[in-house]
Formats: sequence, structure tokens, C-alpha cells
Amino acid sequence: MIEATALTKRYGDRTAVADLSFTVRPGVVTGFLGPNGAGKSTTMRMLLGLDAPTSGHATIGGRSYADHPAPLHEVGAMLEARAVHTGRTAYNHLLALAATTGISRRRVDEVIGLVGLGDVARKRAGGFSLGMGQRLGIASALLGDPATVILDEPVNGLDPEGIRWIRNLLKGLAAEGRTVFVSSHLMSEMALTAEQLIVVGRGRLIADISVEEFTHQASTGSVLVRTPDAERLRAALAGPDVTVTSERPGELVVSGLGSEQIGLAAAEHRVVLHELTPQRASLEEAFMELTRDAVEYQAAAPAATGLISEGTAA
Ligand SMILES: Nc1ncnc2c1ncn2[C@@H]1O[C@H](COP(=O)(O)OP(=O)(O)OP(=O)(O)O)[C@@H](O)[C@H]1O
Repeated sequence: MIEATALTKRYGDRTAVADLSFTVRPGVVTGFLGPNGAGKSTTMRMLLGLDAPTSGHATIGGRSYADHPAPLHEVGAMLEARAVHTGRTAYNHLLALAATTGISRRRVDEVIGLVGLGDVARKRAGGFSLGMGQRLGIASALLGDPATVILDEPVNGLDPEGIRWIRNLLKGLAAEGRTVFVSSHLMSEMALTAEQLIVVGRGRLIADISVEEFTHQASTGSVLVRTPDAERLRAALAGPDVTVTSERPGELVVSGLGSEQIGLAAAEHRVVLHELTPQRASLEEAFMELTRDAVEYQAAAPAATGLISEGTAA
């Protein structure tokens, strides 16, 4: 369990983190989301005792990081994936880390297997690709078999295979009952990985919300219907609070009725349906909307296009 209470960090007259309070529970992956410069890295550094808060405090497993007698067993973290001595092999890097904290050689072998670095463990880490560097960073974080795992932007720069690997690893760690806290600026990625979201902007808490609820809120409430009998269905659906629009032949967008009601009406009138899809804004668009006022440097971008269907969202 991670608990942040009124965490605040100022650098001169710049406030990086402002009065930030949240709880990260064990057993689920919690995403820490926010646009660039929102204060995610600063918050993570404060959780790990690498930066002192201007005010407020944070605990991991009930104590501040510095108060844990064996912190590597309590918390594993990856803040900068490439902070590795480049001349050493991956194996020796992990072995050196293990030796300073009383962790066995067997555990080094175990984490190498866990992160899939078996084939390259005897190679110098300096020659590693970004993906291998991330895996080594995660191996270091997991070395002490920690109850809490904190990773800053672990999917940055990874290919789809690497992203899927990290996603499954994080879910597995959470399923083992660990506390997993992972930052990202990509809502769509977090929607696939996390169950709970803590969203920040300009150092402040914007939302503490489940992915399910966030997805629900992104719903526009309209339903796309494809049918070869559009005009008959349109007549069957007509009602005081119902709006039906059509941009293409054979396609209707219905507001004011749920997909169950539309399906039922179609069945009653023996209208064949080819598609019945609740519409929602893409999660990335919903996220941009949520954090719009908090984006540090707003680019002049074309207006968001609005709706896309559930199947293609994110
Ligand atoms: N050492 C520092 N000195 C001065 N300002 C800092 C320092 N570290 C961070 N900041 C500022 O604090 C704010 C938050 O930065 P932080 O790196 O925590 O954000 P972030 O959400 O992790 O963003 P990113 O995704 O871009 O890393 C930014 O405005 C940043 O410029």
C-alpha cells in the first residue's frame, strides 16, 4: 500500500507537486497518468525518498521509504531504465546489486529468467537495445522480491511485443497481491494495463477513478446501428426523447435509447440488424478533455474528431 498525504514539492517559485493525496492499493495495477511535466516523476522520487517533499509525506507499507530496514524487499523501483553501468554484463550488474543487499545468486538467476534476459545476461549492458535495458531495469526492481513495485514510464520507446510483455508482467505482479504503481502519459495503454487510475495535471490531483468508470464516462450515450431496413427502423424508434441521425445509407446513430431497447424494437418489427454498437469518445480524447486545462505547453492541434466505435477505441 502506498499512501501520499498532501505531498507538495516546490523548486524555487515553481510548484511541481501541489497538495497531492492518494492511496495505491495492493492487488491491482494502478496507473499514474498525466501530461508531460504534470509532476509524476517528482512524486515517484518523493515516494522513494530521493527527493524531500517541501511539505506533506508519503509512506509505503506504512513507513516512509527511509524507515524500512530492508527497502529492496519492500519496494522495487525503476525510474531511469538506462541507469546501468555500461561496462558490466547484465548478470554482473544484478549480482553486484544483490551482493550489496544480501540477496542470493539464485534470485539473480530467477529474475533474469523472469524478465527474459537469459540469452543476453552475459553480454555488456552498454550494448543493450532500449527494450533489453527496460527488462534489466525491471529485473533490478524485482530483485528483492518486493511487495511494492514502482515504475516510471516503463513502456516508453518499446515495440508492441515489449509493451505486451510489460503489461502481462504488471498484471501478474498485482495478481500475486503486490502493490503496482506505474506512470504513463498514454491513457490508451493504461486502459489495457491498469484497473485504477490516478490522474494528475500541473502537480494536482485531477481524478482518482477506476478504468471501468473512466471508460463509462467516456461514453457518448449514442448507438450506431447498421441495417438494410433503416427507414423502417427509424420509424419504429421514433419517440419524444429519441434522436436518430444518418450520415450514410443503411446507418443510423440513435440517441435516447440503449442498445437493448433498439435491439428489442428491431426484433418486434422484424428488422434485420448488421451492427449495434454503443459509441464512445476514444479514451485518449476523454483523457485529453480531462487534463486539457493542465497541459503545460498546448500545441495548436486540430479539433478532436469526436466519436469512434467501441471496437476501435484506444
Ligand atoms: N530538479 C528540478 N528543478 C526544477 N524544476 C523541476 C525539477 N524537477 C522537475 N521540475 C519541474 O517540475 C514539473 C514536474 O516535473 P516531472 O518531471 O515530475 O513531471 P512528469 O509528470 O514526470 O513529466 P514527464 O512525463 O515529462 O517526465 C515540471 O514543470 C518540471 O520542469
